Amino acid sequence: MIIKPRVKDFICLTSHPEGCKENVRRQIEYVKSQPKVELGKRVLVLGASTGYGLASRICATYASGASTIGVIFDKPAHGKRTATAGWYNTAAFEEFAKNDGYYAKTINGDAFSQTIKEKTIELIKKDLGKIDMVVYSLAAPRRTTDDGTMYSSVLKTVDEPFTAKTLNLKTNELTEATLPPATPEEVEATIKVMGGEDWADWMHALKDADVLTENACTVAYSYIGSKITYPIYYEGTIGAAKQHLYKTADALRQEGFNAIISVNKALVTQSSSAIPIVPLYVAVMYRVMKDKNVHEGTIEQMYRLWHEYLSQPQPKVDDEHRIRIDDLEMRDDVQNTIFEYWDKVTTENLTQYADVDGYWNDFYNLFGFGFDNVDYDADVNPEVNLDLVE
Ligand SMILES: NC(=O)c1ccc[n+]([C@@H]2O[C@H](COP(=O)([O-])OP(=O)(O)OC[C@H]3O[C@@H](n4cnc5c(N)ncnc54)[C@H](O)[C@@H]3O)[C@@H](O)[C@H]2O)c1
Repeated sequence: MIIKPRVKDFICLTSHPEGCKENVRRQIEYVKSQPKVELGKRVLVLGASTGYGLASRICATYASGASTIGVIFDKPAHGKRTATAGWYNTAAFEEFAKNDGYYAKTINGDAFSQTIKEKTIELIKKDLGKIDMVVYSLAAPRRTTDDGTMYSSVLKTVDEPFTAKTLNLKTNELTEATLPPATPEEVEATIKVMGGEDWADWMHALKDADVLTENACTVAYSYIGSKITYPIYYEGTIGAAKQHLYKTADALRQEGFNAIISVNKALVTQSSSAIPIVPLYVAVMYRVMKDKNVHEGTIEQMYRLWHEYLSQPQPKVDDEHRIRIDDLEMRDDVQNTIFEYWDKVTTENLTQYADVDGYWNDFYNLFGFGFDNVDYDADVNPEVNLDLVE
């Protein structure tokens, strides 16, 4: 089958197995080229197939030589449908890791469920005994709790409607988007999905099953971002969920867990593309950070987290006990230039003030497209075997 990108709104409906493999290979090569990092040797990554979770798994394996168990929620190819990018990424990662002599096993299923928690604990007991580190990197649109209730997260403001410039991803034109405020129920549902409840459930389940080492640490990811995106992110429904995540980290620490939040930089991932206004902010931010030579991608961010923070006995944290690897994005000179460009940018001067090509390049790369050393006219088999834990 010849696989071409089929983009609909903020998602690509197809993924390319060879391109996804190339994406994973490049991330592995980057980490291999960096100094080793002394950190957890048995690592559980929840949400391990794309974005920050995939980069975390690659760092754990290739920077610290860890055995990893990944939990993902992905689909294999079916008829004319390709597999999801996360499926191909995970198959490629496992192939590289195993060829390089590392243990890597993956569970595909709903991480929010008790069944998947139990399955994971069983696998840890059987293969690794205990875990030293848990990475919580789920980004999900919905969550079904064990009593069968389904909660859907929304990307809205919490009080007033908010209007701002946005990039029409179909036409590459600037338009205005108005986001309505969420109802209290929608705020609560978003907290249920993207807040810290499930992170705490995982930590309690792992502790109760006695599969955590004494000094085990756990990290969950967050975003704060620029004043430009505050109404939709920091002060919006997703921000409310992140506040809950911070409270969860505090509560876990009070219970004796070594729990930390890392606030990461905004990047193009399948989740961030879905947030209105954010893609334009990201494109302007890419322009500014690339011009200032301080741009990083997911793998550079995660390697810095491993190398400069998590491996330190007392990692540097902010007043709210969070690691800030969004430090370069939040630098005053970077933010001030972003504000200036944000005011000036229009459809006509878009490429001057926003790195739209960089945005699209990262977007296509997420699905395995746009790599110059992959032959996209070649016939490829979309059915790629992933040796999942049953
Ligand atoms: N992308 C950004 O700009 C950005 C910036 C800072 C922080 N973050 C945070 O990083 C974390 C990860 O986000 P991302 O952007 O890497 O997302 P992503 O969409 O690339 O990855 C999400 C992962 O979660 C998995 N997943 C989703 N639902 C699942 C379920 N029910 N069960 C098991 N696995 C499931 C997916 O398979 C995937 O592996 C989130 O907490 C996000 O808020 C993202």
